[in-house]
Amino acid sequence: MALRACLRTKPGLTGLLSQLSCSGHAAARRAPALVAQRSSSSTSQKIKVDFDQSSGVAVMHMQSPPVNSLSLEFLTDVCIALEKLEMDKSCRGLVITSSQPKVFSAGLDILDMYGKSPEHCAEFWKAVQEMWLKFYGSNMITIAAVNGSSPAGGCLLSMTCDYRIMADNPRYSIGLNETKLGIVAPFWFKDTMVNTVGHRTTEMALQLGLLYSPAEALKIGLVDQLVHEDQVLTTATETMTKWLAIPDHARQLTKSMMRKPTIDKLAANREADVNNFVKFITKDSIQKSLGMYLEMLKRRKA
Ligand SMILES: CCC/C=C/C(=O)SCCNC(=O)CCNC(=O)[C@H](O)C(C)(C)COP(=O)([O-])OP(=O)([O-])OC[C@H]1O[C@@H](n2cnc3c(N)ncnc32)[C@H](O)[C@@H]1OP(=O)([O-])[O-]
Repeated sequence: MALRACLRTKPGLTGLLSQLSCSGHAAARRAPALVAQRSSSSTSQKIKVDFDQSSGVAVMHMQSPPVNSLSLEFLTDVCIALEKLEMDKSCRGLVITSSQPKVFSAGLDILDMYGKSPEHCAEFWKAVQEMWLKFYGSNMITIAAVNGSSPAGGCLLSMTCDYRIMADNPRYSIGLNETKLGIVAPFWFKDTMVNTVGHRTTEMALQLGLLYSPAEALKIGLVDQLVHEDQVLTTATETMTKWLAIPDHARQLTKSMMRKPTIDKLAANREADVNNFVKFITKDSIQKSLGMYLEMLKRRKA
């Protein structure tokens, strides 16, 4: 199969190593533009993408009030926006950030997992998988500009990126706190965290459902850099320049080499993972825990 055809059918890192075997050489070029992306700004209701053609860098602003919770609809928008950028060979880097004050993302939308039919839960979980596969397997340089709290799925989203810059504000927190809700982070959440901070730290963090302050997150390597709140986005853009200086093919293949085994593990088990999730999340005891957690969120607000 010609390299271009490989790229067209398999954008993202998942297909990158296999492109090598099918092309016979290491010219890992970006996918051709299937979707013309010549405008400098595009907006869905919940996502705004600013693309600077001169630098080849796009900034994706999450703007789903109040807390950028990752609902089925929002995840779909995020995936469509990412796919468009991935297909545009002139886009080499992506910064993801939040337009909501104080919050990067509150994680998966609990309302998509609470009191919903098994069919809805399955659709929702497929969208969560899709988001993770697309971000973790992106060919682009991805930087998370974490300008607020980022629990659970929000932390996962930031961990899919190549680099994380967080606002140095002790009121913010980041981590995989699923056990605190009485639920369990699936194996690919766990794998992503292990790949980021190591096995022992992940084991403790997951069991205790730890949410880290920015300073603690920096100490364990969950984020790479802390800056003043006002500097998160500009620092992300500056950092991007350093990453852009590396030849794409070498960086992409290296990223793929590091991430492919983790990606393949979910890609080969998607259906079983959906079934597991649905079976787990629809249990009475788990629904009860989620209901209590939602109540707690509301009480805390009052
Ligand atoms: C196997 C499954 C794996 C699961 C992975 C996950 O990600 S599980 C997810 C684990 N995620 C968490 O544990 C994070 C839970 N959230 C938080 O800790 C805080 O909201 C915050 C720190 C993100 C922001 O604090 P803040 O003071 O700026 O904001 P606030 O607290 O005042 O909330 C405003 C409104 O948003 C609502 N709402 C919030 N989050 C969610 C949500 N995920 N979903 C839906 N709704 C959510 C909240 O109820 C309130 O609604 P109301 O009363 O207006 O109708």
